[in-house]
Amino acid sequence: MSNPDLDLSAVGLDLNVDHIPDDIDDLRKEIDRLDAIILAAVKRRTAVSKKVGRARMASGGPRLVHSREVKVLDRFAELGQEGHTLAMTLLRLGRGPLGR
Ligand SMILES: O=C(O)C(=O)C[C@]1(C(=O)O)C=C[C@@H](O)C=C1
Repeated sequence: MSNPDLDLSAVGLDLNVDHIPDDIDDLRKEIDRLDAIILAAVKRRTAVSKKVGRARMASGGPRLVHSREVKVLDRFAELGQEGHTLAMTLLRLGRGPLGR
């Protein structure tokens, strides 16, 4: 399920790719563009997640919050087992070295 409050129309993430020509170079260019967006988003998510963790621990809270992690896993559930693996990877990146 996607987030209805999030307007991604300017970013070009339409699921319909019919308008992209069946040209391998064009298609690979779009993959390269998407990978750059995904990498930037993952890096920013990691930075924010680490910051939340630091703020929570500084106020005496736990290092991990199970209920929040379940929400993240649920968000990616539509992608099946690979979605679970992806969500776990995101959570691990946010936990940093202490979580390994
Ligand atoms: O939401 C939080 O409280 C976070 O610390 C962020 C986050 C996450 O990366 O989504 C990271 C660790 C917690 O166990 C739960 C979730």
